[in-house]
Amino acid sequence: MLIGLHLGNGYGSQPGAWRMPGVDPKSYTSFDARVQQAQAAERGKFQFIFLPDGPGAVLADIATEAPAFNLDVMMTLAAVARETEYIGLVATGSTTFNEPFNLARQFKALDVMSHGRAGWNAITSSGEDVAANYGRRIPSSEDRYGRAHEFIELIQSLWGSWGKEAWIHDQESGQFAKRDEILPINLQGQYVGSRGPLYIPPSEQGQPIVFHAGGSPNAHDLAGRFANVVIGAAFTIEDAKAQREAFRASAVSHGRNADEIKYIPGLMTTIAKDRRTALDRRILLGGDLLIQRLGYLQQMLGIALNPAHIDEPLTIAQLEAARGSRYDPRSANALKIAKEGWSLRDILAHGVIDYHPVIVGPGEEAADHMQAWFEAGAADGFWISPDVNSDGIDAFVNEVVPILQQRGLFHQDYEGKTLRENLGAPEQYGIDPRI
Ligand SMILES: Cc1cc2nc3c(=O)[nH]c(=O)nc-3n(C[C@H](O)[C@H](O)[C@H](O)COP(=O)(O)O)c2cc1C
Repeated sequence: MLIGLHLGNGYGSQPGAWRMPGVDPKSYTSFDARVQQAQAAERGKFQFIFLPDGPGAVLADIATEAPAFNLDVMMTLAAVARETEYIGLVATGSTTFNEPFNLARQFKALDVMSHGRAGWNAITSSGEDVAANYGRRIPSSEDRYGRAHEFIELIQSLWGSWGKEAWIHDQESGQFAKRDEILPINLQGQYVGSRGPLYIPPSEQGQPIVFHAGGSPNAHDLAGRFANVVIGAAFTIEDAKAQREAFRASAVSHGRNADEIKYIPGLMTTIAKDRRTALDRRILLGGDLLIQRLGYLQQMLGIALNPAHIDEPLTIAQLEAARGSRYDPRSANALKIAKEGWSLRDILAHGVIDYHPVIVGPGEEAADHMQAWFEAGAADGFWISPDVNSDGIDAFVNEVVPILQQRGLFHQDYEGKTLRENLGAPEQYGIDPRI
């Protein structure tokens, strides 16, 4: 089983994380804090840390909320690379709002700096608020994905433009490199082009690993062609299974082995000694925001909910009338929790309106969830979003990882020092020869 850590803005996945007691409210700008968080994940043998990006932060209610993303993903990973030894370093880089030569250079430099631990999450960007940072609009899906295909092909060509054995650096003979093994690529497509070469020798893993995040048919096709890992989002085993199968089938249609692509859905965690303690932590974290979500819970359950009864369970009549919304895949879980007799506040504190499945309870519950999905063929691993990073990463490492290890589901130690070794990804240098 593969495990990644989501390092967004650094505070944690919950909007209230920056205000939690014990959290340094200024740690948004602290590279030391990011390093410590990555080191905590490395102690737990996580295969990688994952940094989403817009690029740049999308608009948040800055009066009360921290921006969702990191100051700068590449700078952060450079800092982390110097203070860690094994953990993979994966950053999101947009194929729409970058030039391939710039990204090729940055990611390969990171790969060399980290001795073969870099991964590039190649996404096309989809928000108009991101496009506005570049004075542009989001292009059509056809143009975004057309450019993405050319972009990745070109980046991999640049990565391979410095031949594997080209660097001689022989002081005696005075030969620095083999000129005929470091060649321009001279690629010009409809969207992007580059002469090259890129003057960076291979890292210990050759070149960075391509990740992708998304779930549309275009995403299946792009990832099936290029990616070794897909960062996904699914609320049910059935959905995750279907997603995983779609990516595997796409890989096969591109002449690859299905096992070369790993599907990794998200999991959010609030780990505590028991459910009540975990719920109380979520209530403290949620603050007023929790109650504001009552309106949304009404829609999910199809019944009226009265804020005056926030600390009472649903009545029998309400439960009989409740119907999970067909339009929200989270509704069935919300209804199940309501039927267990929790108060409205507690139902919300279970994270029933969050972006991924949420574990609010002891480590064993997280391990059970991960085991069930993994054994059902719904996931090759998970990317974990702790509620609050400052103690939530340690809670996962101390309370969940040992259970997974005891059950033989998660490795006891790193297989090697490169991301490729730790993901079990095949050797690759330059563009995939099967393309
Ligand atoms: C789990 C997950 C993570 C994602 N992370 C990012 C991200 O970091 N940055 C980004 O711009 N888009 C991200 N996306 C959005 C996708 O790249 C994609 O643009 C979106 O799903 C819309 O699909 P489409 O582009 O095929 O229309 C993510 C999507 C998913 C499902």
